[in-house]
Amino acid sequence: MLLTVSSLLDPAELADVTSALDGLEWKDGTATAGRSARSVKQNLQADLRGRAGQDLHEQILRKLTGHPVVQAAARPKKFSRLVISQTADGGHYGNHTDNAIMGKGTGRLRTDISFTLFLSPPDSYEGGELVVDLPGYTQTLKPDAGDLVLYPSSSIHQVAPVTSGIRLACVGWIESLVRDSFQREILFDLENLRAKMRGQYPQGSAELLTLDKSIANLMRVWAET
Ligand SMILES: O=C(O)CCC(=O)C(=O)O
Ligand SMILES: [Fe+2]
Repeated sequence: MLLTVSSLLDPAELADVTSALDGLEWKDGTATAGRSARSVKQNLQADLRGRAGQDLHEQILRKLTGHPVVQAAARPKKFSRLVISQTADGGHYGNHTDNAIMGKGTGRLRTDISFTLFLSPPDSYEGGELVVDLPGYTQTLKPDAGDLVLYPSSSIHQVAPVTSGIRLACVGWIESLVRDSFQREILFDLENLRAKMRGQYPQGSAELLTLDKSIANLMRVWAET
């Protein structure tokens, strides 16, 4: 499933994040690429190890984990460390696949869902589209600043060359409680149905209770905790 979550960050939060980025150091992005991705990756990444970087990391992660659509669509079990990238001057990230396993120790995770939080207004840079190959079609994405795109980590994808301006983005990966994307989609549909029904049926109605029961029981069958 490919999904855009509009305005994960509102304009004030976005301004906060971009001004925090001004104070950080940037390093060559090839250091964090897997073996085959290294030859096609050309960007800079913010060093998030200092106090300000850690605070920023925490702030964005809180927005991600607290968002009901992210929860319903991804059913996250673990989030990777976030990466904040800056791409300019023809920089790009050519076609690649993300590593299946990332992180170390308790931070180790299987990548089921990849995400990009776009931090630059789309008219402030040329190129820089996220291009995702999905079975049977290719999706090209360049949403508003503050929007989040979730897409399958199993896909081949790329960031097109940025031919003018600067593209800032925050990217990361999710291990889902529900490994199978088809099962996740069923749960997402039911969750959306539940949200709609809450507006139409009284709390405690047999209809809502049955749906609650079905969602909970599907999680019991499908979730790996
Ligand atoms: O910047 C993006 O939109 C995606 C970056 C990417 O594919 C990656 O870091 O693996
Ligand atoms: Fe990637």
